[in-house]
Amino acid sequence: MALDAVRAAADPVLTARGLCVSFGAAKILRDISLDLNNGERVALIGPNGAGKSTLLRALVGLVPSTGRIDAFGRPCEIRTLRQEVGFVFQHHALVRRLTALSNVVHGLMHRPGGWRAWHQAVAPAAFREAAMEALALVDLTEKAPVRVDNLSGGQAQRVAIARALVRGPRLLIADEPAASLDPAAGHDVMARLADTSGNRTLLFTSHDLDHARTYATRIVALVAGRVVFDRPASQLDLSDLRGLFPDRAA
Ligand SMILES: Nc1ncnc2c1ncn2[C@@H]1O[C@H](COP(=O)(O)OP(=O)(O)OP(=O)(O)O)[C@@H](O)[C@H]1O
Repeated sequence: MALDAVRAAADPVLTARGLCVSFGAAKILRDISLDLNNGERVALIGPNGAGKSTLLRALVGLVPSTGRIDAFGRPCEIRTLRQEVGFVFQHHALVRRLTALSNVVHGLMHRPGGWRAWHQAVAPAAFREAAMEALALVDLTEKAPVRVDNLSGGQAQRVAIARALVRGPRLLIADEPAASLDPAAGHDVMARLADTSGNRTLLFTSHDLDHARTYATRIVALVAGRVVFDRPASQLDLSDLRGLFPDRAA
């Protein structure tokens, strides 16, 4: 079956059409069309400044855009996104002086009673249980009572993944989740993201083509704010990468 037919038959999670973003006079994203389908793991690659982070943020309404975005088959609403999307940043954005458990509990602030999610000690028991389950998914149960500033970079990033997972998101978005980690920790974090994404959808940016090929089922490349290719990871070849990363594809 042709790729377009496969996608048409798929269950849409996020659909962008004609998406444009400008900062002042600078056009950053130009007429982006992108479909994310249920269960896909999509790597967004491209050179520095191509607009990858801006695209992730635009897709979840963190930067203003024009064009159309549908989430889960309906016009995008911020409330839906808050409930259904988990976001992992390059620098984990955790509260370093609080424990791993408190940080994961923070992921439930959008829930009813979420004002009590600021600290594990005052959070409802159900929040703490959900946070422990999320920590177990990234194999960090024993680090629950440890302050984030006493964890390694890789462990902290796994806590950030748990904080995103505790929301039970249908879509997990990660912006260079392994960029600040050494190669072994980077592979560990990527493998856990790919594993924990299960049948949810994963969209991540990366400068590491090995990560993109290993952990994504599909690769989308951006150059100067435009999609220049979008194909299954298994079909990526060196000719795709020439021009995109000339120094690496030689
Ligand atoms: N808030 C902002 N205000 C103005 N310009 C911005 C803003 N955010 C990003 N930009 C600009 O948009 C362009 C794309 O940035 P973006 O961070 O999306 O690229 P990227 O592909 O993720 O790059 P990198 O791989 O280096 O992280 C850059 O030129 C950047 O300077």
